[in-house]
Amino acid sequence: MAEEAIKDMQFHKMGLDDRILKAIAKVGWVKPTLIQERAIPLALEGKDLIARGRTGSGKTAIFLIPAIQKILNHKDKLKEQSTRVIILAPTKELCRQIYQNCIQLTSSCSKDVKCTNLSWGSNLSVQKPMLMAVCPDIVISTPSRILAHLKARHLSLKTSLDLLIIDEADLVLSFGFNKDLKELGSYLPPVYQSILTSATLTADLSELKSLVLNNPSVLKLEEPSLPPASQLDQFIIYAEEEDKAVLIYTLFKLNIIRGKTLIFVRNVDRCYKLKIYLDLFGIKACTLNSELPTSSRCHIVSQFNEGLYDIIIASDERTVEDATHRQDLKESNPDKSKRKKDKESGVARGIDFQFVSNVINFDFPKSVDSYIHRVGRTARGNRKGSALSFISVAEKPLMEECEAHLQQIASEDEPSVFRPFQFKMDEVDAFRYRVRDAWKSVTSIAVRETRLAEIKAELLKSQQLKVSK
Ligand SMILES: Nc1ncnc2c1ncn2[C@@H]1O[C@H](COP(=O)(O)OP(=O)(O)OP(=O)(O)O)[C@@H](O)[C@H]1O
Repeated sequence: MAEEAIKDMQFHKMGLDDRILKAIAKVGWVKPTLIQERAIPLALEGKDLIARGRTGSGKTAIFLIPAIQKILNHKDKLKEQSTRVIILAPTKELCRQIYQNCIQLTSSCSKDVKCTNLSWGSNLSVQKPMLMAVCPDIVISTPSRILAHLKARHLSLKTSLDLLIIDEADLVLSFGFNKDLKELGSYLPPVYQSILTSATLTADLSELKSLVLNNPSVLKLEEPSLPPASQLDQFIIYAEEEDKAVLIYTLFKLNIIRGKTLIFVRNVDRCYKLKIYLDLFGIKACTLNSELPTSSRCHIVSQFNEGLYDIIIASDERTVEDATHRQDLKESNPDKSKRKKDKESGVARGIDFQFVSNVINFDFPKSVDSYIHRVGRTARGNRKGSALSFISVAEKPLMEECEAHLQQIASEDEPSVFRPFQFKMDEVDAFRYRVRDAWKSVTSIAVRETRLAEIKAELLKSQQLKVSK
């Protein structure tokens, strides 16, 4: 297709079913994003696709719209109801979000396109009757969950599968899901279309290709992984542990940080330490981490999106680099490795936290990809946002590595990626003595107690929810 024709590609020129166009209008999308312009026509042609586009650029629609169109195309011709599309995602939160998007985009054809999310709930036998009786057209799941259903013969894809989609594909592989994927291969037909997406697909895609794709079109938009400086401000400020505590307090106290804010810390203990600390000053925040039950995590994201909370303190431990560091963690602190964490939880990846004005890296992430995914929670779609990273001496090399990487892929008219955060240190110093002791007063015992109490309460809530269902 000519470049010019692609540039002007509007949703209504893509040959989409009227019911899809109606749903797109209902969601309020006036025109496709760049990656949607490029990828949807290719996917509609039936091409295998590896699509990399920046965070928040609307990648979910590049597979959902073609999937729904594909089902509608064949609906009248096929006699039997069957599962034609599988969407795999690494975390339950992401599966739920994709499901919600799918429900929106099928709102005008929900009788013809049935969709289910298997990642939710723990019991296979509860989902079995639905899978066998309804045979949903689209099944969304984590790899391990769908594999369990396939093994138990609750679902058969051998003759029906048309389209396999893997969202956040690099993560799906890096988490050791690739074993599940390989096994999954034996339950799939020999030929089907596949679409893989992520904001951080690296150059080496050979493993991905060999697993699920036949000669794919690789669509890597020549745009940086994060939005441009006109949309996203990225600041850094040097701060050691105690300074970080004073800074965060000052930022909120002086209303320098306004609007919805995600604060990232490096582990679950730090989530609770910061929460208790901010609580001492009446700054209310909620925590989000892999120890909380799925229902609580999803509830927190929904409540945040509905505006009930303004601040979330999140630890995104289950990111690519942490998977490789897990062995080190085990060895350095065997006790911590025993804590029950959900291997299918995720905060920074793909979750569409709505209207986030600021991302604060209280602790700097351990990899460039992790930085991109964390910061990508703000400035989504066409909205603006800012990211502020606190950098200790120990974290400086990571920041420099990150800056060098972002610099390489930034556009030429944006020479520097990180700008120093202009802050009058005497304002901070005025607070220093007031809050320094507060940070120290949050002992590890207090952190552990709060952590246990909160997790216990959330588990109880989720069990009561199950019983009342
Ligand atoms: N064409 C469009 N016009 C306006 N907004 C859109 C459009 N397409 C998607 N969006 C909105 O942009 C936001 C981000 O979309 P989405 O979650 O699909 O991004 P993503 O590229 O998958 O992000 P990530 O890389 O973080 O997973 C969502 O709120 C979505 O509703």
